[in-house]
Amino acid sequence: MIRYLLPHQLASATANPAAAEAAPSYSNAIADSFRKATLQLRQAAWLSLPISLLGLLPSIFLLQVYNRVIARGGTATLIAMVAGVLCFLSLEWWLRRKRARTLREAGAMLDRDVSQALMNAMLRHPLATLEQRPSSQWLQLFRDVSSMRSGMSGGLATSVLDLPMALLALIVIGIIAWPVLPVILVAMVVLGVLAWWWADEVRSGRVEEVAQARMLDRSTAEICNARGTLKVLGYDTAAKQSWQAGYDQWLAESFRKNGEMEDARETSHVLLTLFSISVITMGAIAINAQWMSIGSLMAVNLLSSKALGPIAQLAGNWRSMARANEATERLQAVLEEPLETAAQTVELPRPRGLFHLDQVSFQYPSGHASLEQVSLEIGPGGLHAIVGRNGAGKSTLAKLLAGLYQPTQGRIFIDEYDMAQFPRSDLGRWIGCLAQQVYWFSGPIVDSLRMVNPEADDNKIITACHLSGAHGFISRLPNGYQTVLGEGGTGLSAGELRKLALAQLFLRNPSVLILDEPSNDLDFESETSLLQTLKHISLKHTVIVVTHSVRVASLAQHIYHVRGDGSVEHGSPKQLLPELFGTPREPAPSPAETGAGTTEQDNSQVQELAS
Ligand SMILES: Nc1ncnc2c1ncn2[C@@H]1O[C@H](COP(=O)(O)OP(=O)(O)OP(=O)(O)O)[C@@H](O)[C@H]1O
Repeated sequence: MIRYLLPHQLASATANPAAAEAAPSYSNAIADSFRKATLQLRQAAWLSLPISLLGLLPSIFLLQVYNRVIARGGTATLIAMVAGVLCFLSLEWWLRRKRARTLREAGAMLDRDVSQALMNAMLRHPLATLEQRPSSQWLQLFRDVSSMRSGMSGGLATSVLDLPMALLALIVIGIIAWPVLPVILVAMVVLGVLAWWWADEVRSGRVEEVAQARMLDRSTAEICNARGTLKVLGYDTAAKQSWQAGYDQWLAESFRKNGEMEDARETSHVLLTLFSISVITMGAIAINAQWMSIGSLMAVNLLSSKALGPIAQLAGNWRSMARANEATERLQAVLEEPLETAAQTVELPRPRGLFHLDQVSFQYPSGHASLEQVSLEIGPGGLHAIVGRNGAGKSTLAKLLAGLYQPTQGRIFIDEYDMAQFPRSDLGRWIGCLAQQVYWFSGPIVDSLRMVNPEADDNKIITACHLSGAHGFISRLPNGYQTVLGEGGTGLSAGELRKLALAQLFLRNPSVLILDEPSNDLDFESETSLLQTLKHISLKHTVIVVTHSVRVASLAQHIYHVRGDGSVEHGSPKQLLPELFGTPREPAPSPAETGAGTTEQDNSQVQELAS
């Protein structure tokens, strides 16, 4: 964080030149935000000057009370001085509030800009890298923004801005009580050296307690996510033990660090008293030698706290500086990570749905190679099934076709366009996906459905739900489409959630539908109905289904067998199904399954949705 507070020339000299060269769009977000906040920071610094001057007032008042009021019995002077001091105190109060508000504004601006950049960057990260970082880590990054903000607008900023007051107090001490100046200077050096010695976290660039807390957060989040599973398994000992070990480590570190901080605080407290006694002792000697007055000694006592206070406070605020600094570095590193392709000025027009894979290889960031040199054509139109054993790479292929993963080698075309040139948000308008795991946002059902197509009227929503088979159970709910679901769709069964997710997919009316095991969790009747719908949709759209079901696969016109050795075998169901499923080909599907028996109503619903 410190480098962003330096003057621009210095800051740009210390910035990472390699990162600046790569310059993805959010990598400058923090620097830009600090630049925007410079105006407020400058204003706060300017306000600190009169505040520092006014801070000297009580000691000057004390000096005058001793020299003019007590010595000469001037009551009228006292009244005038009290009135004057009250006026200046009101002014100081106003200035302090204004400075605090200015710092708060700077902090809020920084928070808003960096949080927005982080959210945008997260949503623009490629899926493959998103999958590497669990949600608890993203949550911690959003918390880092708050640490950065409090470093900018909290006690740390105020104690830095109060440093000029220490200088002014020194000057005044030099004028009114020079014999005690060496004592104050020694005190400042001692406190400064101790403060730096205690600032080990700033020097090492790592707050160990924060690092432990982050690990603990991660394991707590994982156990919270798996709470249902742990209950089902009835075996939570291992999870509890690993959490307890992390917790103990964090507690030990926190206990140690808090002990160090308490030592620092208590030592500072005792040292301040010791310096005060030294000032009085030195002052008494100077008064006896008639080098200064009693009034000067009283005033210097107050002034010494103004001179030493900001340095002592700075020592207490090292941690928040170290935290803010570390948080900023972490955020900067994430904001510099490569993002998916930026939106094009020319959008992808509605494709016919012809995929062409040219020598495509894909390797996960972990190094696992899933596909190697695969060349294929899929579509346009028709029902296509991707089959293969567990872990063979079916979902990986589906994600590549959806533009969710980028090939590590080779190219994928949709119609004549290389998909690499379009961001997922652009591809997503035409390539709809149903993931293996369905996540449903909390809130009324109808709102979540409309989220994917804000223009969809009630009629379209109901039609999509009819097609997915969701309309039946939604209309039986007491609040129908207005039923409020909990986080992740709590309140509905897995099959019902899948039907809702299918309705969302149909609502977008994409030209390509990629469904990863769509019939999972569906009963026989619902599966039959879904197959009819898909078969019908595939007359005009490209429908690609990842499946383990021989029933689904036997309906497809093309089978793509992901072998698990990096290759993909293409053939008709007649050629591949007996070999793959170890059975003679299923009897010819019933008219209902082929869609030949699709009712007029179903046909018109598909047409209606497409219109
Ligand atoms: N995010 C990831 N990082 C690293 N490896 C991964 C990741 N996701 C999947 N894999 C690995 O890639 C391989 C293919 O995974 P994929 O999900 O495509 O399999 P699948 O054929 O769909 O399996 P299933 O039938 O069990 O769903 C697996 O060996 C898996 O371990």
